[in-house]
Amino acid sequence: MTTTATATNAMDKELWARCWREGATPFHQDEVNPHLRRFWHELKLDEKAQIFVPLCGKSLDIVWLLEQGHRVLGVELSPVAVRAFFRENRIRPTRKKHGAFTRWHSERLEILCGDFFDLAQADLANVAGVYDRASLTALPEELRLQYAAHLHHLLPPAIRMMLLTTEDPEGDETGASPQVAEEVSRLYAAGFDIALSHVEHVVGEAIPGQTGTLIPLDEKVYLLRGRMGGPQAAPFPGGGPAIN
Ligand SMILES: C[S@@+](CC[C@H](N)C(=O)[O-])C[C@H]1O[C@@H](n2cnc3c(N)ncnc32)[C@H](O)[C@@H]1O
Repeated sequence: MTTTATATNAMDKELWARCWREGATPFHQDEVNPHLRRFWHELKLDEKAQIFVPLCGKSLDIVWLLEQGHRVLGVELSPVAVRAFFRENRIRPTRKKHGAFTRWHSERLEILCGDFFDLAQADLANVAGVYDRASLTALPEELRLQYAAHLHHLLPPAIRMMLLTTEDPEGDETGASPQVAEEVSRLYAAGFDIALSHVEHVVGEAIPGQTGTLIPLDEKVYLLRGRMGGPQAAPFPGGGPAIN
């Protein structure tokens, strides 16, 4: 990381730590994400596969992934979030130091509490799938490239990933099909085949948590497959994105 990116990361981490301390977490969903339920099976992952959930907060999506039979490895900066996750879901973890992280562990679940950028390849050596909701929007623009590059560096080559983003709506009055966002393509296309699986037109808060400033947004579901250096893998099923 450059010195500027390191400084940006330090400021960003302080902001997130404060959000959790002060309970300012409007991004947290009180139900399992409906796109996860609807599209996860399209990744065709083995039910015993270990799933990496970056920047996991205290997301209930972790519980749903465990219910599918998966092992789950999360990473989250805030100990307030990690503690709340285990308490609210009545799971009793053990806690141990693990390099720069505190490792919270219970049966098929482990959450590494610390900075995503401190993860090493060995930490993710057994991961077969990734579930990423809102990491890109969580990070300042200057850090997103580092985030995607580090993620790609960490993951085994044959990885499959679901990426959920919230984007400005496309001008679809022309009838043109929705596209992979330019930023998603710039960040991921070098290492992954990308399929846009679903677009949902929603009305959401311009600034999360500030009601009264509702604007149209597109929620997009991307399915990604790591390239292994050989010929491109067969595309995911379906002939293009479903649009609601
Ligand atoms: C927008 S929230 C998304 C949380 C979760 N994915 C969800 O769907 O509820 C982003 C989360 O990333 C965490 N975070 C931000 N920067 C991080 C970093 N560098 N390493 C680990 N976690 C980080 C924040 O504390 C916050 O919980």
